Amino acid sequence: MCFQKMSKPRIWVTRRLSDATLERAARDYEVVINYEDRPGTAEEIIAASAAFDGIIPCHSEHFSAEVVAQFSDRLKIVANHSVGVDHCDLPALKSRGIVVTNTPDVLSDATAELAMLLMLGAARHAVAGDRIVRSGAWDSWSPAFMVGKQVTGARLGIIGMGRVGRAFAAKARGFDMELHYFNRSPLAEELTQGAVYHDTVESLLGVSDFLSLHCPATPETNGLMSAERFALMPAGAVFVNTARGALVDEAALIGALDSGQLSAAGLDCFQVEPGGNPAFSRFDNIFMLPHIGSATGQTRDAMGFRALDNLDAFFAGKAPGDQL
Ligand SMILES: NC(=O)C1=CN([C@@H]2O[C@H](COP(=O)(O)OP(=O)(O)OC[C@H]3O[C@@H](n4cnc5c(N)ncnc54)[C@H](O)[C@@H]3O)[C@@H](O)[C@H]2O)C=CC1
Ligand SMILES: O=CC(=O)O
Repeated sequence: MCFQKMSKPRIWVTRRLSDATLERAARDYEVVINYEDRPGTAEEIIAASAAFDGIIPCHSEHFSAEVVAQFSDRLKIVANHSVGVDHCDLPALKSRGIVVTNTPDVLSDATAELAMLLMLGAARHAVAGDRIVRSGAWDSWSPAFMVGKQVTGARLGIIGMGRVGRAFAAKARGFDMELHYFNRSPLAEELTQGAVYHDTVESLLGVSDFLSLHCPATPETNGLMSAERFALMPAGAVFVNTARGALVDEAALIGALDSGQLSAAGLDCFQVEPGGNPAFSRFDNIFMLPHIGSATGQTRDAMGFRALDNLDAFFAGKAPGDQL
C-alpha cells in the first residue's frame, strides 16, 4: 500500500511530544495532537481507530484485546513512542492487520543513565540526605552518619541484557563493577562488556550486591522478583528497577527492605502508574522517580523522530524499521 500520491494520512498523536517531533508530524501528516497531554481513554482509542490511519501513542495508552476488539477498519499502524510495548496486546493488533512499531536504541543511554542515578542515589542515601539538609535538620556530623554501600568494585547483576541492559553494563564498567547477567540466552562475548552469564535467575541473585532489571514486562516476567528471590540476594543488597513495575512483587520488596535483606532500592517503575505505591513512602532508603528513564530533551526528539520514521516507511509502502 502506498499513500504518497493520495491525501496526507491522518495521524493521532496522543500526547504532547517534543516540539521538533510535532513540527515534523504537522509538516508531513494531517495530525491531531492532544495538547491537553492527558492519557487517551479506551473510548478515545476506539474512536480513533475509525478516524485515523495511524496513531502515535505512548505507554500511557492501553491497547488491550478488549479495546482492539472494538476497532473500526481504518487504523493501519500503531507507531509507539516507547520501546516497551506491554501496553499493547500485540496478537490482538496483528490479528486485525495493524502494524505495530516501537522506538528502540535511541533511549538506551538515557535509561541506563537513570538506572545509574538510582543505583548511586539509593546506595548513598541521596533522598534522605537531601531531605535532612533541605529541612534544616542537619545539626550534627559523625563518622557513623549516613554510611552507604560502595558501588565501585561491587558485584552487579543485570536481568535482561538487551539494549538498555548493555548500555547500563557499559556505564557500570566505569565504576569497575564486577558484571554478571541473566538473559533468555547468552550473548556473543563482544556484547557482554565482560559480564559473566548465569543460566538461572537464582544463580545471578546469589552474586548480586546490586541488581538492576532491564527485561520487558511479559507474562513470563510478571512478578519475577518475589520474596523467595529477594531472599537469595546477599544481605544488604541494593535493588534497581527501570524496567516495569509488573516485574516486582511490591509487598515482597517491602518485606525485603523491612528485614534488611535489601539495604536500599531505586525505582523508576511501579505496578500502579501514575501514583506509585503509597506504602513505599515510609522508606527513606527507597529512591523513587516518576517513570522518567528516557526523559531527556535529546532522547525525546530521537524517540519522536524514530516513531515518525516508522510511519514514513509504512505510508511509503515499505516495512518500518522497528516493526514488531
Ligand atoms: N523506565 C523507562 O523509562 C524505560 C523503561 N524501559 C523498559 O526496559 C525494557 C528493556 O528495553 P530494551 O533494553 O530496549 O529492550 P531489549 O528488547 O533490547 O532487551 C530486553 C532484554 O530482556 C531479555 N529478556 C526478555 N525476556 C526475558 C526473561 N524472561 N528473562 C530474562 N531476560 C529476558 C531479552 O532477551 C533482551 O535481551 C523495555 O521493555 C521497557 O519495559 C525502556 C526504556 C525506558
Ligand atoms: O518506559 C518507557 C519505554 O520507552 O518503554
